[in-house]
Amino acid sequence: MTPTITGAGALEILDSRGRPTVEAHLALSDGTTARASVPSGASTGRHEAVERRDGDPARYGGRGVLGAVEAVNGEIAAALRGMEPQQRTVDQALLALDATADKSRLGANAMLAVSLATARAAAKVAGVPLWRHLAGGGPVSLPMPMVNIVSGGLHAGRQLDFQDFLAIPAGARTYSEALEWVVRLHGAMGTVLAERGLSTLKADEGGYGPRLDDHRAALRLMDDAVARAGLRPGDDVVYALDVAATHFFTGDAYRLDSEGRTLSADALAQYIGDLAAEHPIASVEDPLAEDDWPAWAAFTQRLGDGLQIVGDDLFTTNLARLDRGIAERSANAVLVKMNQIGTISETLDVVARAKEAGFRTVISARSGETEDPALADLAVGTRSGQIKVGSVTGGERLAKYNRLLRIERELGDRAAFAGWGGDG
Ligand SMILES: C=C(OP(=O)(O)O)C(=O)O
Ligand SMILES: [Mg+2]
Repeated sequence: MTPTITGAGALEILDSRGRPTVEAHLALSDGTTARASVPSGASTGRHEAVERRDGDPARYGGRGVLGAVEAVNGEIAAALRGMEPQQRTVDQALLALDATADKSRLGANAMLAVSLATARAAAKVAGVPLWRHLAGGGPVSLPMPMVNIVSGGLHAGRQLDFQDFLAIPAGARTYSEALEWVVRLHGAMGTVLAERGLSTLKADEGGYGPRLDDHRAALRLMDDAVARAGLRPGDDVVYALDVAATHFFTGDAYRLDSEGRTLSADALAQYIGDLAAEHPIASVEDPLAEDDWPAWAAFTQRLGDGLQIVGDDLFTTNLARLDRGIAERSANAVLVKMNQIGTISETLDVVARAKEAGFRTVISARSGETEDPALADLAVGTRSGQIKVGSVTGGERLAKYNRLLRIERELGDRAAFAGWGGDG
C-alpha cells in the first residue's frame, strides 16, 4: 500500500546571503520523512512566481518568510494530509489551494519547498535516489557545468553591467574532469588578478568581482586565466555570458554605466556579436530585456546559428512564455530555475517542452542558495545537458557539484556525460 502524507511543516532557515528562506518537511504514514529548501534570486525577472516575504522591517530587514512558513504549517499541511506523495496530484493541490496566477497567496517559496519535499519523499518510498525518481524510468546523464568566473551586475555591486562571465569546459570528457578544469581556471583567475593588483574579493556566487574598465577587460582576463591554467581557449574551454540585460534596460535603451554609454537593442546585439567574434563565447544568456520580444527574435536570427542563446528573465521557467519564445524563435535555449515557477511538475513540463522544440536546457541555481543539492538531481534526471551553479566556492554551490561527483561514482561505467551541446 502506498503511504500517505501525515504531516507537513516548515521553518525559516538562512540562504547563502544570510537571508531567510523556507525549508519544508514532510512525514508519511510509513515513517518516511523528507525535507527540502528553496533558493532566492537577486536579479529576478518580472514574470517569476512570487516569493512570499513578510515585510516586517524589525525582522531581517523585512525579508522574513514566517508567512510562507505558516502557510505550510497550516493550510498546506491540512490540504495534503491523507494524500499520496504523487507529484502531479500534490502540485495540483498546491495550485488549487493558492489559486493565484503568480503564486503570491501561499508564496512560491512555500509551494516549491513542499513540492520538492514531495519528490524526495516519493523517491525514498520507491527506494531510489532523487535523480532516478525524476528520470521516471528514462535515461540519465551528467550535465556540463557552466561556471561563473567573473561577476558583475547585481551580484557584484554593478562593477560591470554584464552579470556573469562563465567558463564551459567544453573539451572535458567526463564531469569530474570538467569540474577539475574549472576549479583550476578559477584559481588561475585569482592569481592573475592578484598579480595585476586587482581585487580578488568574491561576489554573491563566488565569482571574482574586480573593478574593470569595460567588458572587454573581463574577457581578456578570461583568456589570460585560461592560459595560466594550462588550458586552451576555444578548445578546452569556451565562454558564456549572462548579460542580464533586463537590469540595465531603461525602458527604451540599454545603459552600460561601466562603459559610460547607452545602446539601442540593435547596438547592444552588435556589441555582443563583436565580443563573440573576438573571444570563444559559445553561449549568451539574457542579451536583451525580459519583454523586448522583437529584439530577441532579431538577435537569434542574427547570431543563433553559432551561439547558444538562453532565456532566463525572458522565460522565467514559465511554459506560456517558453511557448511564445519557441513560436517566435526568440532564443534556442532556456534557463530552468525551479523557484521561478514554484512546482516540480511545472518545471519538468518546461524541460520537456524545450526538448521537444529542440531548445537546449540549462538547470540553474539562484544567487541565494541553500545546501539543498536538488538541482543536481534535476539536471541528471532530466538529462538537461547543462547546469549553472555559480562558482566553485561556498558550501551552497559545492553541495551541487559534490552531489554530481557522487552520482558520477554511483553510475560508474554507465555515467554518460553530456559534453558540450549534447545531453548524454
Ligand atoms: C542566477 C541568476 O541570478 P539570480 O538568482 O540573482 O536571479 C541569473 O540571473 O542567472
Ligand atoms: Mg540569468
